[in-house]
Amino acid sequence: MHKVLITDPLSDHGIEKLLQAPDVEVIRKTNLSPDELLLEIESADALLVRSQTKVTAEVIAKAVNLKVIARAGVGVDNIDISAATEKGIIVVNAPDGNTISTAEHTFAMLISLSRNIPQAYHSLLQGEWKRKEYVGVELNRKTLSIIGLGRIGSELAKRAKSFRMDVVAFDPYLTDQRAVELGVQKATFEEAIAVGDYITVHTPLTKATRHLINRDIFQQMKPGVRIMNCARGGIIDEEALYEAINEGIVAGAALDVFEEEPPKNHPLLTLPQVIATPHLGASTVEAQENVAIDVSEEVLHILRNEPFKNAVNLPPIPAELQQTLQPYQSLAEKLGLFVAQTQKGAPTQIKITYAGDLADLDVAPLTRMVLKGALSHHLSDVNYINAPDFAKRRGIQIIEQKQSKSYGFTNYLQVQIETNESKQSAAGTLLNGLGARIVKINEYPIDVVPEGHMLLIKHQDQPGVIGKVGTALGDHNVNVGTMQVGRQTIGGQAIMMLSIDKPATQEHLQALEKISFIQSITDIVL
Ligand SMILES: NC(=O)c1ccc[n+]([C@@H]2O[C@H](COP(=O)([O-])OP(=O)(O)OC[C@H]3O[C@@H](n4cnc5c(N)ncnc54)[C@H](O)[C@@H]3O)[C@@H](O)[C@H]2O)c1
Ligand SMILES: O=C(O)[C@H](O)COP(=O)(O)O
Repeated sequence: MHKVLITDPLSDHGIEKLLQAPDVEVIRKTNLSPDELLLEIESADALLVRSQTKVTAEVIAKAVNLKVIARAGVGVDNIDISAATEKGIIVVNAPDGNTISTAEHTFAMLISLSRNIPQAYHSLLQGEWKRKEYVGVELNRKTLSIIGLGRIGSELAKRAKSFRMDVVAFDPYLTDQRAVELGVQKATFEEAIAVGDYITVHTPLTKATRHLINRDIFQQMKPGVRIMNCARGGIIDEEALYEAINEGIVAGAALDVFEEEPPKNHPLLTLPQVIATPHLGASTVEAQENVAIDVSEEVLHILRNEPFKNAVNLPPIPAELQQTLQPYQSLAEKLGLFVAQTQKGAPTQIKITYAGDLADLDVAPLTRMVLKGALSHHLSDVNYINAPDFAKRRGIQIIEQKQSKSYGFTNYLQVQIETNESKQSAAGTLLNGLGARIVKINEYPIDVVPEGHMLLIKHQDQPGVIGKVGTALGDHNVNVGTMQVGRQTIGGQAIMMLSIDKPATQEHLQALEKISFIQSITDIVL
């Protein structure tokens, strides 16, 4: 039974699939203290959060079974992604479900800011009737500068266009074609800052975007500019915004997010020019259902070892490619594991060669599987997510290469591992309808099903050696399933690959070592 811990409020309807899953136990505990979270996380297989729960390195370190952290929303700045990656925990989010709601909320802020709606309402409730004080400005023909034209920025642009605003946008990934499609003017960051009557930010919060809008940047703005942040607290330097309002550069600001949430005695909230909401961008019935459905499905897929989509700590793989590569994954992992078991010493280089049909594909997911297999022989806790990271931190050089020569196979994958003591390789293929085969070990051609308990014996090609090996194993009641021999020249160096029906013990290995012309024996488990 998988234990799924939910620590922020999620839509009941959205998590129905989780609640009904026979293999899942859902535990809902919101408003946990950091200490309570450390206790609860210990036995959880999955953690579902929104922006409130802080999934720190300490929390991740405490988790024993955790396979996935799912963010029911977009921003993952409350999750320590590198700690999760290092531990091999998948982090997924729900990037699409709240786009419209947040764009609409930003637009509501834009209008409220222009017409002083919150301030006027508040004043009216105080018994006042101040029509002169709350004269606003039109949006028509004003310039809206959007910093970050991703999902939300683009939806906001469409709405602003329908209000006849001129939309200027800066986004490092904005192409000319996309700008034309959206009817926005593509600008540099400096241009967007200089021309906006309204400036709104819709970037993620990263090291690069922290205090993107700072003291210097406020000085470059049009006097009377209005500022909006419905993305993340911290993209705008709050102290600098406070000063810019008091200096008269900024006429008003609308904030849905804060550097510290909830804000405590925040100076900005004392200014009449500032309107604010408590991080409500995604708080609609529709958005909450969407994101909860999305992450529930992702969590179920991950817990059940099925393909999933929105991993934040894995490069995205198109569904079609995922389907094509899926049958090769096990072969890739087994080749990595096989070669790692044939040698001693610390790996310094892992070279993976792809040929035949594989040479035309994006094989990065297979490389991950090779690394997982190769590293898991020596290291516990290596998985598909953290294997490249493990290799990098250990200074192992990874070489991924493609070649046209596939030795007559339609697909061909070779793994070579170099350690400080030796260099060993194995190549494999997927035979149509017959499954995986190891077809080469170092320079020896062979045909072996990579499965179960095996013995790799290096010997000299001499009459009688094969028979003696069979007899020695038989004497110890070890049944040989298959046997394959590979040699380069008659009487020269040769290898024998045997599949055996039970694990080889030290006693078995010692018995084999006594046979003349045998040079080495390695037991392998795949
Ligand atoms: N207030 C809320 O409740 C709420 C709801 C949803 C999302 N958000 C936040 O809104 C933000 C945007 O979400 P999204 O779904 O549109 O994300 P997105 O990934 O679709 O878009 C972000 C865009 O920012 C761009 N970008 C990155 N760095 C930039 C920089 N330095 N300058 C300019 N552009 C830059 C990216 O290229 C990308 O196009 C995120 O911070 C997210 O957490 C807030
Ligand atoms: O990044 C997001 O998706 C939003 O900030 C929503 O956050 P919330 O789930 O805490 O409302």
